[in-house]
Amino acid sequence: MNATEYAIIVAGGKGTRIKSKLPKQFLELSGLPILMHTLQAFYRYSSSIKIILVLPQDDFETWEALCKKYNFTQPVILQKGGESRFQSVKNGLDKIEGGGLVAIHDGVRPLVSEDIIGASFRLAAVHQCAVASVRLKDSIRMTDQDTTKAMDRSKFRLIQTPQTFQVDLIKKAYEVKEDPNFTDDASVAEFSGHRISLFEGSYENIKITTPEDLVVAEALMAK
Ligand SMILES: Nc1ccn([C@@H]2O[C@H](COP(=O)(O)OP(=O)(O)OP(=O)(O)O)[C@@H](O)[C@H]2O)c(=O)n1
Ligand SMILES: C[C@](O)(CO)[C@H](O)COP(=O)(O)O
Repeated sequence: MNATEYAIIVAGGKGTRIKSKLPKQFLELSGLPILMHTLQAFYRYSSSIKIILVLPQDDFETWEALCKKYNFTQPVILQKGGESRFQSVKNGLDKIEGGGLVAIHDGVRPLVSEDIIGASFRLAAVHQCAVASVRLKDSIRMTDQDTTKAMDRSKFRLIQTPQTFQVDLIKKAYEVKEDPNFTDDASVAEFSGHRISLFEGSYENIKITTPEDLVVAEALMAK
């Protein structure tokens, strides 16, 4: 029997770097809020996936209003966000009762494909964990105040989401005390001693972080 598949879509952030009044997850891209594109990608992958949507509690009403406005009826389990991404993921994990696999994904990566989501679940079923990543296209240098040093870029990867794990493994890992070095879920799992398996993500799976990302995402969606 296949494992139950969950997705935690974290959209509990404030979007300070994009400098928009409306939280960036609600900004419209190609006629639909960013977050709805993201949720649709997961439902395109599987209509039976159980989705936990993490939002700031103050934004629940805004979300309900947007669902009405855009006639968005796909079911989600709502959960309140926390002060940090770590806390938001932890709250999302609290909503999972059984075992299975969980894909943790940024609500503001709306260009994730069904293929990437599918690969993350397939690989996590084998390796317990699967993290999307891409190779560097640019050269990379390490800086140390006055000096810089060329590095071998083939040794580095840029890390994306989804980051998919066995539920029990990632729940246990998130029992740790929060640390500023935990920038993603892989770093939390690694701290608990787990080996992190990477797979090929996509250059199109961008995170909407700063204003120019909106222009790029709009262009990619129009392709
Ligand atoms: N307290 C938080 C902070 C972040 N996130 C989510 O984590 C993802 C990646 O975070 P980031 O892009 O940094 O989003 P923000 O924190 O909203 O942006 P900024 O850092 O610019 O304020 C986003 O989908 C964001 O909503 C979250 O669920 N809860
Ligand atoms: C989880 C993440 O998207 C992987 O690239 C990233 O680490 C989030 O970082 P941010 O500082 O919250 O933008």
